[in-house]
Amino acid sequence: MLPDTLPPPLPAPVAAPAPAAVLTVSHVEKSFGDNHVLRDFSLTVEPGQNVVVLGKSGSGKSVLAKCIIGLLCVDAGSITVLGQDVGRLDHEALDQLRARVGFLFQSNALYDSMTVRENLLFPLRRHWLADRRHQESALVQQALEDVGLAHTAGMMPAELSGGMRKRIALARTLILRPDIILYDEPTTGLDPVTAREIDHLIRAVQRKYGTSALIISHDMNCVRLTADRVVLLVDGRCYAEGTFAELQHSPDPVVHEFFA
Ligand SMILES: Nc1ncnc2c1ncn2[C@@H]1O[C@H](COP(=O)(O)OP(=O)(O)OP(=O)(O)O)[C@@H](O)[C@H]1O
Repeated sequence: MLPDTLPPPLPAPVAAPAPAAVLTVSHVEKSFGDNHVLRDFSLTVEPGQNVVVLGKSGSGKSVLAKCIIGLLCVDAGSITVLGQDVGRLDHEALDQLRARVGFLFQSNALYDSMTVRENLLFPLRRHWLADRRHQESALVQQALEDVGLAHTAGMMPAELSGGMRKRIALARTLILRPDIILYDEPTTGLDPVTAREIDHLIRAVQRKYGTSALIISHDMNCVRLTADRVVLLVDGRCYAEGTFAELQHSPDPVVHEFFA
């Protein structure tokens, strides 16, 4: 028999809050005179996700990357990195934020007069991670092992191949344990075999550290191998987005042109 008074209903299950996006680009505009490079451009990178921005030469990919790290100011819209509005940060706050954002330049930007070890120590010392100073050697070794070049600590950049330099540049980025990495054309200038090695390394870093990434590329193999999501930058806008497979099979001729 049912009791006269029913027990109070159970509270509705509380949905876990969605993890905050690591990077949000929201309705960004950026022009140089009459050259409207970014027009109402938006994208989001979720935690642990690799997003590739695919666009033709001159479409504004590098301008976007520079806006994200605060090297260029947007004309309108906003960019939030790790919860902070880049446009509102003073110089010091921006510097602190950049320590959490790895940036892999196309040029690798290694210091030719320093050994590999010194190159890797440079960002650690620059950002004064005092609590990590006693771990310096271990951190250098770990970063080099992560990129498969444990034996190169004492070498000079001039002694390294293009692919090795790219790996060392990535190791130098990893040593600060960034929450997000921006890769600017990570495979440009590399032979196909080395380029694929770098693609696999990008995935390995994502798996090992759960790092998010924004990858700028027009190397379709790189896009296919590294992207969880692809954003197509056309005429300054996010023209289309989806997985590689979704965009590859898109009937839209503008999208199709990239995959032909
Ligand atoms: N500092 C600047 N001053 C003026 N114009 C600029 C500046 N930086 C970029 N531009 C212009 O912005 C546009 C986009 O350049 P951007 O370098 O972002 O292209 P991209 O997509 O990265 O090209 P690529 O794939 O060839 O590297 C170009 O027309 C470029 O001339």
